[in-house]
Amino acid sequence: MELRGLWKKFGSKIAVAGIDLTVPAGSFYGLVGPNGAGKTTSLSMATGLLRPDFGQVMVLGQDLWADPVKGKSLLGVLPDGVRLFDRLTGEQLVTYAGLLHGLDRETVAARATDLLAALDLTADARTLVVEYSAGMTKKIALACAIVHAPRVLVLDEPFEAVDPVSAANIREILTSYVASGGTVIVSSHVMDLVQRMCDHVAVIANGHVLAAGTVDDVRAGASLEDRFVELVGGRSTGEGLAWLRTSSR
Ligand SMILES: Nc1ncnc2c1ncn2[C@@H]1O[C@H](COP(=O)(O)OP(=O)(O)OP(=O)(O)O)[C@@H](O)[C@H]1O
Repeated sequence: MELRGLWKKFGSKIAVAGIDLTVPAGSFYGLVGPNGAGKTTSLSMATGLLRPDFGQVMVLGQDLWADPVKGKSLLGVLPDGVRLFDRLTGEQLVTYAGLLHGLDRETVAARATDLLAALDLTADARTLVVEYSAGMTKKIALACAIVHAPRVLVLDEPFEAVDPVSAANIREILTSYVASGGTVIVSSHVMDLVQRMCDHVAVIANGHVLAAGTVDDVRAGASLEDRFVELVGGRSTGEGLAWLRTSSR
């Protein structure tokens, strides 16, 4: 996937200021940046959910915005702040996503069973999604994103609210997907996870790419977390919050 000169303005706020990124096929690509950096806006433009003001998105050689239906068929997307048809059960929702992508009923049923088991949701397969916890909702949305076995997966904070065992299962699913030739782009705030899981990373802040490349090149001998803080800055000591210190009462 290639993002070329992507721009997005909301009113007078420039959310994404000309981002260029090349995500090699078969890579596990992490996108990191402080709150408000422009990660979700960039990923929304990269997946056909938000039209860029300027710029181009190429998915496996296809211009996504020139032919969104074709481009989107190559993608699996876990958007931020997922809005789901939550009056369906988990099983129905995954089935619906699979049918929408043109899979036949038999294939969808088999894959839904596999996904629910892999994500530890079998016991809640017949529970309405509206009754799911935040982590369960994240997992069922992930199942919907991968049920059609897309060539490229774009996941906005897939580990947020997910318990450690499920997170390890998801990591394993994604790692073997990449090993079999799939491409994953994932945004996360957990530097340690990105360092261990991804082979490439881009650090973005204020709508700009500050550094991008292989994880080893970007972290340059330091931990990704230290490198992130060095690139992005903004550490505060909390010294200003004198009123919060109980000892000063
Ligand atoms: N719909 C919108 N209307 C107005 N401003 C927006 C909108 N969406 C995003 N922004 C602004 O664009 C900037 C980038 O937001 P974005 O959600 O892309 O950041 P992010 O890197 O995903 O942040 P976080 O890590 O907190 O999820 C922020 O300043 C945000 O306030």
